[in-house]
Amino acid sequence: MKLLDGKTVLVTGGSTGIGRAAAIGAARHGADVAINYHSRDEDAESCVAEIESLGQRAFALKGDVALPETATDFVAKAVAAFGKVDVMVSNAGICPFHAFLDMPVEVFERTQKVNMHGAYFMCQAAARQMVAQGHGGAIVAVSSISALVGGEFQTHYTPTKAGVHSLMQSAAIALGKHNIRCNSVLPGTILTEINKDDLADPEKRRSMEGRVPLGRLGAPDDLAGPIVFLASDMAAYVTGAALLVDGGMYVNLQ
Ligand SMILES: NC(=O)C1=CN([C@@H]2O[C@H](COP(=O)(O)OP(=O)(O)OC[C@H]3O[C@@H](n4cnc5c(N)ncnc54)[C@H](OP(=O)(O)O)[C@@H]3O)[C@@H](O)[C@H]2O)C=CC1
Ligand SMILES: C[C@H](O)[C@@H]1OC(=O)[C@H](O)[C@@H]1O
Repeated sequence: MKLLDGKTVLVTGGSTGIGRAAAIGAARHGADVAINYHSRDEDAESCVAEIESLGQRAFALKGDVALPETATDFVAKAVAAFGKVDVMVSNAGICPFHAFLDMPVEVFERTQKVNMHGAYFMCQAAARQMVAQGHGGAIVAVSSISALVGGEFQTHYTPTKAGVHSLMQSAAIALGKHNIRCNSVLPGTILTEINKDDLADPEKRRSMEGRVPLGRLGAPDDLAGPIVFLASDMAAYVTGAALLVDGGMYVNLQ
C-alpha cells in the first residue's frame, strides 16, 4: 500500500543521511519530492535520480536553512514545480562535537541557527503555503533522543533538539485549526556523516551499541517508515506527538 500517493513532500537536508532516506522513502510511497541541501551537489543529484527512477518527480535546491529566504524560496520553487506542498520534513542539522567550557561562540551560534532557526523558518514557510491551499498538511521535524537527554560534547546541540521538539508541540496548537499536523521523530544514534568521526573511535562505538536493546545502531532507513507514517493520512489524528526511533536506547537504564 502506498501511503503518500499524489502528495508533494519537501525534505530539508536531503542529500545524505536521514533526510535522503526520508526523501526516497516518501517517493517509494508515491510522493513527488523536493530536497533542500547545503553542500553535497553530487549526493543531492543522485538522490533526485533515485527518486525519478521510482517514477516520481523530484528536484534539489541548494541553500542554507539558517537564512529565512532559503525557506521561502524552497517552498515557492516546490509550488512552481508541483503545484502544492502537502508535507514538510524539517531535517537539516549539524552537530559539531565540542567541549562546553571552551565552546567557540561561532560554533554555538551556527548550531542554533542551522538547527533551530532553520527548522522554524522552514516549518513556517510550509505552513503558510498549506494554510493558503486550504486542505491541511503535515509537518514532521527531526528532533532527537537528545531532546530528552544530555551529551558532554553536545551542550550547544541538545538544546536545539529540545527546541525542535517544543516547536512541533506549539505549532500543533497554532495549526490544528487548519488541519495541519505537526509531529517530531526522535532518532537515537543513527550511523550517518554527522557522527562518522565521533564513532570512528571503536570504544565509543561499542559503548553506544551496548546501550541499544535491539543490539545495533540505527541506519538512515530506520527513520523512513516512521517519517512516512507521520506524514501520511494513517496518522490523521496524531499531532503534537514525539516518536522515539532509537532501538530502545532511551529506556535502557539497567
Ligand atoms: N545521526 C544521528 O545519530 C542523529 C541525527 N539526528 C538529526 O537528524 C538530522 C539529520 O542528520 P543526519 O542525517 O544524521 O546527518 P548528515 O550529516 O548525514 O546529514 C545532514 C543533512 O543536513 C544538511 N545540512 C547541514 N547543514 C545545512 C544547512 N545549513 N542548510 C541546509 N542543509 C544543511 C546536509 O547537507 P549537505 O551534506 O549537502 O551539506 C545533509 O543533507 C539532523 O537534524 C540531526 O540533528 C537526530 C538524532 C540522531
Ligand atoms: C550526532 C550524534 O551522534 C547523535 O545526534 C543525536 O541527536 C543523537 O543523540 C546522537 O548523539
